Amino acid sequence: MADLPPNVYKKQITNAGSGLFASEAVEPGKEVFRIERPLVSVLNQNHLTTACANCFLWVPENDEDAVGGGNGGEEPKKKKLRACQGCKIVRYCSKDCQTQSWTHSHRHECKIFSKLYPKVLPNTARIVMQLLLRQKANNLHDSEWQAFLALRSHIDDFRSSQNSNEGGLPTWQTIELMSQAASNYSGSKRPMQFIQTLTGRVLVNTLTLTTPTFDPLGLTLSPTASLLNHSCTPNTAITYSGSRLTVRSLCEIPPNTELTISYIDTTNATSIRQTELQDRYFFTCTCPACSTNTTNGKPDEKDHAFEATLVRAIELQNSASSQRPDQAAPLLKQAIDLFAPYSPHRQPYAAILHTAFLNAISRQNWPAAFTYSLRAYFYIDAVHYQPDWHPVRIVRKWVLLRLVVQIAGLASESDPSVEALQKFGVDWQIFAMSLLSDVSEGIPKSHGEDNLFAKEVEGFAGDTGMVGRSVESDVVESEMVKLRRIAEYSVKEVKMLE
Ligand SMILES: C[S@@+](CC[C@H](N)C(=O)[O-])C[C@H]1O[C@@H](n2cnc3c(N)ncnc32)[C@H](O)[C@@H]1O
Repeated sequence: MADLPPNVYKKQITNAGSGLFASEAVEPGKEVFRIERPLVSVLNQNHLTTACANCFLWVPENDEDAVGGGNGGEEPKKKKLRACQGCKIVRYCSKDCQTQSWTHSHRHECKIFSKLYPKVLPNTARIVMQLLLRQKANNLHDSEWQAFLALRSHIDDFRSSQNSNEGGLPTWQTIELMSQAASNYSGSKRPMQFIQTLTGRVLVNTLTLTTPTFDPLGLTLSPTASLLNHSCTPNTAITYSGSRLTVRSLCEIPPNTELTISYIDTTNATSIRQTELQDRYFFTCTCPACSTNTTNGKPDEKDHAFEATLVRAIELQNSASSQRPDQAAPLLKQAIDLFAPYSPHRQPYAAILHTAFLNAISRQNWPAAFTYSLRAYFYIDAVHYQPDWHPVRIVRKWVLLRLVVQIAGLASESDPSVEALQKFGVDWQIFAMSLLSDVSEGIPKSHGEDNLFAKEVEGFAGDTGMVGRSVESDVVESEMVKLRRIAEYSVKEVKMLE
């Protein structure tokens, strides 16, 4: 077995295979364990040119891609990535990263990537191929390999699955194609059946590799973290800092409690969550939320009028996705307006709002971006991301803070692009300081003080001169009244902001 961290143990659970349990009590917002370098991590194809293939420092190609704030620590624009001269596929931010990656895995793949250039294998095939090559070359700890082989592959479920690969669901054909590619390019003599079980295991057990601020970068596989089973009300969450994966508690965890994470977007209603878990992971979730048909503490409501609204909104969102940003904006706004009679925490409102926010950022329409972002801040995040230092909530406050700073700068120059917001009389400095204080106070629990994101926030506070400045709560409250007015700005009037 891979050596487990000292404060957790593995145990069999009826109908769920193995799981990880806390051997001692864990307080809220504490690190449960960390994996410095998971067994395999690969970048998505679109990030092979924008992130270091060793430390995963992200160097966004343009500012809109960096709304999540990048990596923390390093100023992304100052770093340059250099392509490996052998394969020209992977890139590195430093010589050290290149050397580490070479020793860890790249020496086995470089020639293969080079032969394929400029084509790149899908990331699942790249993971399986890397495992086969490293195993053959004795460059895998046997304990990690055995721990990986002990995980569920759901190979029979894949074989009999009715999934169609529309929407990116893995199918039996996916297993066959990925396994064939991994086998051919690695030159492995292992039987195809064995390689197919490896592929099934990779599909069921990989986690999304992200920046510290949750921008997806690729896939990661750690046989220890993969032991964490799912709950729609999880007691832990995973964050990354470079290649390091950390599992932190979201609440008080008594000793001998199973540790859980969420595999899916838990803001969706129970029926959607259940379908996704069944289709991707082949199990029926019986967590407290699923058993009571609730979504983050709110009962799932069923009504025909909402269903019709939902269908229309998805249609609008789909047609927006094939348009230029300026043409997509009114369609997205129309979709958002359809939900005016309903509680804002019900999906797909939050998802469409986020798409409209990204669209507004890409058009540099700061008033629209700010309005959408504020609505999420007041009416959505507090429902879906509890406690108030939940890592996703902290990152979203950070994104809002960066937007506020941008608006404050433009407002100080009386820039016409923010004129529509100025009439609300918000003191941008006060809102920025209040957000910064929430983010700075939340990070030790949400991400941990040694996460690169914590360093980025610290640097930002220093650069903007906001270090250690606090604001009286009644002053913040009076700003909140104005801000709520912007967030609640009547649907018709928002036209003006668009
Ligand atoms: C990442 S693995 C977790 C480790 C797994 N239990 C094992 O023993 O290999 C994911 C698989 O674990 C099982 N699983 C995870 N969460 C579950 C849950 N809440 N209820 C039932 N099965 C679950 C499913 O079979 C799922 O495909």
